[in-house]
Amino acid sequence: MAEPNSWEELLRKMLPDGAPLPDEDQLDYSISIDYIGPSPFFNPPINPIIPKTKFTTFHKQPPSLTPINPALFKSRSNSDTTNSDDDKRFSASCSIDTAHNNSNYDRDEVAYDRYVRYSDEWGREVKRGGLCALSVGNKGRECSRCGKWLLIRRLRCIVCRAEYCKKCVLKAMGSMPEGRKCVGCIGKPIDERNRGRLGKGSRFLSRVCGRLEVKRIMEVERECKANQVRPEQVIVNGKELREDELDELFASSMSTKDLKPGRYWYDKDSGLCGKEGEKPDRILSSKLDVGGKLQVDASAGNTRVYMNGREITKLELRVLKLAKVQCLRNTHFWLYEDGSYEEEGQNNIKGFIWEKASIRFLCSLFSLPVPPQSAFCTKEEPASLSFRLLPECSEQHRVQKLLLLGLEDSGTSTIFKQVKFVYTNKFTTEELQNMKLIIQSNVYRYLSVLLESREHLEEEALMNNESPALAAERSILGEMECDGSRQCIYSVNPKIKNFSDWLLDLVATGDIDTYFPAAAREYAPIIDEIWKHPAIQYTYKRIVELQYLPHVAKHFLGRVLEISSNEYEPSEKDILFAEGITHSNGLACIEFSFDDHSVVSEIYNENSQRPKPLSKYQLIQPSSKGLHSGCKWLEMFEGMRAVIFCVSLSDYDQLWTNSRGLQLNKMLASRDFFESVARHSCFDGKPFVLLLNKYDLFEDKINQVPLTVCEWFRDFKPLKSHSKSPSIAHQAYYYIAVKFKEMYTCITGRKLYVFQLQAHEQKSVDEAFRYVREIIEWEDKDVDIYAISDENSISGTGTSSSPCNH
Ligand SMILES: Nc1nc2c(ncn2[C@@H]2O[C@H](COP(=O)(O)OP(=O)(O)OP(=O)(O)O)[C@@H](O)[C@H]2O)c(=O)[nH]1
Ligand SMILES: [Mg+2]
Repeated sequence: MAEPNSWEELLRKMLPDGAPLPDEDQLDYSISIDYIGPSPFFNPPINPIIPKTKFTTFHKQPPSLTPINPALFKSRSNSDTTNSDDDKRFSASCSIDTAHNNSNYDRDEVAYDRYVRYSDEWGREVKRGGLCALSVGNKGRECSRCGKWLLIRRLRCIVCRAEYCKKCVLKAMGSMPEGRKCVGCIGKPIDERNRGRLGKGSRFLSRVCGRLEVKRIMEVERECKANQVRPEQVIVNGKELREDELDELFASSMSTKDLKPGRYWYDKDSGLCGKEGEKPDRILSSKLDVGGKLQVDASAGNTRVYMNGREITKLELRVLKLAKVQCLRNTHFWLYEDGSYEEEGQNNIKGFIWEKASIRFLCSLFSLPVPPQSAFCTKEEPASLSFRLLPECSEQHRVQKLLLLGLEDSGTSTIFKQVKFVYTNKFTTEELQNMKLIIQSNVYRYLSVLLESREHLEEEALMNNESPALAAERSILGEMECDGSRQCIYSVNPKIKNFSDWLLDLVATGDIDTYFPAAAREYAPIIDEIWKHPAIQYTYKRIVELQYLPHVAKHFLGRVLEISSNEYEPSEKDILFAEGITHSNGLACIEFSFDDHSVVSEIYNENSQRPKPLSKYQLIQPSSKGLHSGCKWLEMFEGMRAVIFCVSLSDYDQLWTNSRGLQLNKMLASRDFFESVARHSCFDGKPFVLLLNKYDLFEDKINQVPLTVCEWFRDFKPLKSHSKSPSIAHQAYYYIAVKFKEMYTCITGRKLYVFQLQAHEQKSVDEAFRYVREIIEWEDKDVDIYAISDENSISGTGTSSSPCNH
């Protein structure tokens, strides 16, 4: 329990000496405003460079409990378009600098990412509400009734947006028979910006009324007629609905909550429905007598394939093709509500579109609606069907699709497997058996890379004449040949040489699969001997130069006897490290949910009586192999809720060969791939989360290979290292994060979320996905919160200052 006066002490510490504390009345809600500080799970870094004088005008600008780095604001401020490059660098290095002057920081990198993000949220809030250094003036901060200066949240009328303080709210709003409306606004339609927030709890209200009263107010706010969508706000097939049409829509299949004002198309024959100019996003009952006639361009398709008179979208065409439905140009189909289809004028049902599980899966993957299985397995009367369609369809809508992308070896498979470990059931016996075989084969693949590299290194060393020191070392090891043939540290005995030749031949002819893993046990002893041989160990030491050898090779090669035995069962770590086990057909997909509610959502739903159902997430990971060859395939992933892009930090000095055989720096290749994804229209407005992976390797490497070897990072100038300054790795990490952030903002005008990851650590992956969840939740309620809390906020991005403007 907090001390009764602990808030005073806390504030006093933040104020300059002698500054007066504001009176308690003004402070009522300053600490419990909607959640905008860092997660309580993490200790936010204190920002020591914020001058205390920032808070001297406390009565007008209360202290922020989460100190803000002014540099971060500066770089995001709309008005600040004159920043020079130097300023940008300053803002980047400032965020590094200040974050690291806090000892908590080292313990918890994640905190800083959260900190930056929440600072953003706070910054935006501050900017909108005028709560801090970025005051936007006094407007909108007075109680509409008593004129009293309001420090923080007020309760806003959902119609006219007048704001009231705690003392006036009940006088101004009375018993709230239609929810949060001033008495004069009762009976009037709500301001549409508040629709998403209707009936959702408010912390402010719970301080003014009792729990039951809040519940009643929320119920009437949600259900009362005056707050519902009005018929003229819904346009179906180009025609405004009438009252009876809207009623029919509600009665047949839609819940009132589901329907938002807007323009829609509706196909009466199939029941497919979508927003005007977009693909179908739900299936309603067919034959509803609502709206006008379906137009050919209703969904803005450009495929020259028509379904019930509507030109379908590319995505629909793609799914039809995958379903092996013949779709030549200018084909006209009729699709009926049970999924049966025929070509126009042929009177011959050709099949049932949703019959196959694979099609249902593809539809769900590409966010196209499908009816529930029962709808076409048992032929029921349409009336009873329509009631059953919706719950399942809306269920499907609750699945949040997350697309996980990254260049080869960035770690996407590892992340995917971790998600499986952390959030779902473990692997089946059959899966484990397959993994065992893959792991056994991989060992031979790793060894062949080592043996081939050894040959090159031997050749090279002999040509360059081995140094006397190495030769001496070798003779101590007793490896110098007696026959006087030239040797070097990379030389092996004839037995190993013979095996090596045989294995490398198998690899070259592509016959390795015919031997391994079948013969794994038989050859295990010689593999073990080869792995332990000094020549191979010397070769392995040069792993940084061996392009095709992953670091995990050591984990398996060192245990080849164990791995090759019949009794071997892959451990969790083995599965995690094993390559090539997530994709059967180039795409891996997993559905999961978190086993708890996030702090954010709990606070947000504090007053709602029904517990919020657990959101489901679907993680979709296309194999990183071959992804980079053009990005046309990205169209398939329309409808994702968020994009998670993984970059390996340790790639900055690596070379990578693209599909045209050109070699380029791997970090640059990752950057270019990221850029193509960020620019893709499929992901417009979708949150992007950048996972900067392999921090462990990065930390090791950065002290040996300077970051500036990558041309994109040429201007990296780390602070001189002294005991209190952040490590080079930390500085470099933030530098890279800022580089990506700047690029992303430049392309999209939006904010990029960055998370530091070590995919080998389950905790790190768990935190990353909780972070993703919070971002989604924040974005979901972004509009709601700001719609309620401030006038200027709806269209603001809070990140609108693009580095391009500077
Ligand atoms: N040291 C270290 N290695 C990692 C980390 N994350 C992944 N790896 C390794 O990096 C290599 C590539 O990771 P994968 O999971 O195969 O990533 P990917 O190549 O993007 O995914 P695929 O396309 O399915 O192969 C593997 O050897 C992983 O074990 C990490 O945080 N630290
Ligand atoms: Mg891989």
